[in-house]
Amino acid sequence: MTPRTPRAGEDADDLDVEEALALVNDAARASGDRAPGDRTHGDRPHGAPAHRDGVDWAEARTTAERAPRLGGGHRTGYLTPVSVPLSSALGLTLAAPLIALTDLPSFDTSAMDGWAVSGPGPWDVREEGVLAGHTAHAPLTDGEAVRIATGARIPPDTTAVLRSEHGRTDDKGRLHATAATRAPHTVSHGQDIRPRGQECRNGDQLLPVGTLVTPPVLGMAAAAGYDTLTVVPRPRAAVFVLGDELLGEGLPHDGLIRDALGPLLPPWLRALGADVVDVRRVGDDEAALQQALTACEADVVVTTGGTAAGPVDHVHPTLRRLGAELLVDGVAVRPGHPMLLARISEKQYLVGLPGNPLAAVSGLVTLAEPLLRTLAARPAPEGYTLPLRDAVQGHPYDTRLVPVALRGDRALPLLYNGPAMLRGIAAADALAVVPPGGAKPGYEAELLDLPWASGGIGVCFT
Ligand SMILES: Nc1nc2c(c(=O)[nH]1)N[C@H]1C(S)=C(S)[C@@H](COP(=O)(O)OP(=O)(O)OC[C@H]3O[C@@H](n4cnc5c(N)ncnc54)[C@H](O)[C@@H]3O)O[C@H]1N2
Ligand code: MOO
Repeated sequence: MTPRTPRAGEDADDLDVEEALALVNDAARASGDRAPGDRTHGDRPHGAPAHRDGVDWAEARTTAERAPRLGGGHRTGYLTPVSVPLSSALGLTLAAPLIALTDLPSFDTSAMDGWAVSGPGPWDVREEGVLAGHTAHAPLTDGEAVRIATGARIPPDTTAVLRSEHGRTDDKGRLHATAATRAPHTVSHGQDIRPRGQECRNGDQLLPVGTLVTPPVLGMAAAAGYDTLTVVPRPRAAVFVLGDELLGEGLPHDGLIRDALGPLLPPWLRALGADVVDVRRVGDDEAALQQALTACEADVVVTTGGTAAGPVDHVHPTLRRLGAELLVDGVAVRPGHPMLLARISEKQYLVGLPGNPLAAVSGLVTLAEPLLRTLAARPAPEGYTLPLRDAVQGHPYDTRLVPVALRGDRALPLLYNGPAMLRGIAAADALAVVPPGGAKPGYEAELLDLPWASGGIGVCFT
């Protein structure tokens, strides 16, 4: 494709993104948000009832968020805290407050390279200087100075630090305080000394329980004397991809199609804070599913497919056989309405995602995200809204989740948003929550950010 010339205000670097967007946002704009081959939104799918089926979308999210607190094995809702080395704590949540194990700084320290001086100048300069990391030096006597480095321990009886650019030694080796203009420079008492305990005292609370461990938190913890941190561990997740029609590689053939969810779900779950411990294909075989579930030790099992009422839809009967408690069984959201959430045991949940790929994404953000957030004691993302650039057709009774690209202060609904399609979401920054009945241009839609949209998978801290 020939790159087009950037428009005013458009960065040439943005071109690839803009072209990717054009691919999912071009034709038929005038005819609404229907993409070629997509079902008309608002039309009833075959067999779907003419009323809302399933709980309200917001209520389903709340149920998933609260499930571990109400009736799970964890009174707090989150998993049992563990102690991990600092190098393993990034992205986890503090389960104990960070209490300073030392004063910071832990000794009086020089804030600048220069001289530690005692009393008014000029000063006699000691031969041997003081570097950071060295042990205690002999006290200074009045009228004495010693070369000192930033971060070095201040010798006793130092009254100030004179910066190197503010001092000059004469031909007799005596140190004078002078400004850049060579005019005398005043040295005030305590200048450029960081006194012990300036930032905190041993025992001060530095950060509360519930703080997300970010890179600066790791640095703070190390500075304050920690080698390990008490954190809520990542929930362990297993992914069971159901369906005999799925291929792991190559081109679709003979009615078989590529498994899109095996590659999509594990990194997305990791971005949501899970530790993905198992990803496996389980055929359309009820006994195999039951066996896999019984043997699984993950905190959350995510299944794909088999949620509807087809001849090989095994998730419901298997859950019944296991005596699981269905917490959410169908949600009034499109796509993805057959999604479900079950408690298999006190400490194990199952999120049943529909097999249609965008419907599975819908189940992931509706049920898996809030459940994992509570288990990991992660803070809820700040909600926000943006006006939609274009109208979006609504479902008569259900909420719709529609992939959008964020452009300036508006959200641009993307085409190819049918339940079986990934083309729209693959170019999206967020999902817009469209209420039953649809939305007009300018409607302030609630947006669910995709976990990597703010800076890339690698910076999701997970
Ligand atoms: N009689 C009804 N039929 C259906 C209803 C309904 O209400 N009544 N709902 C439809 C909706 S909506 C959805 S969504 C699907 C959900 O079906 P299942 O969760 O049972 O999923 P499957 O039947 O196994 O698969 C549906 C579809 O998705 C494809 N698929 C499955 N897994 C994958 C994968 N890993 N990668 C790519 N594609 C996958 C599968 O081949 C099917 O085409 O039910 C509707 N039916
Ligand atoms: O529309 Mo279904 O809800 O394809 O997921």
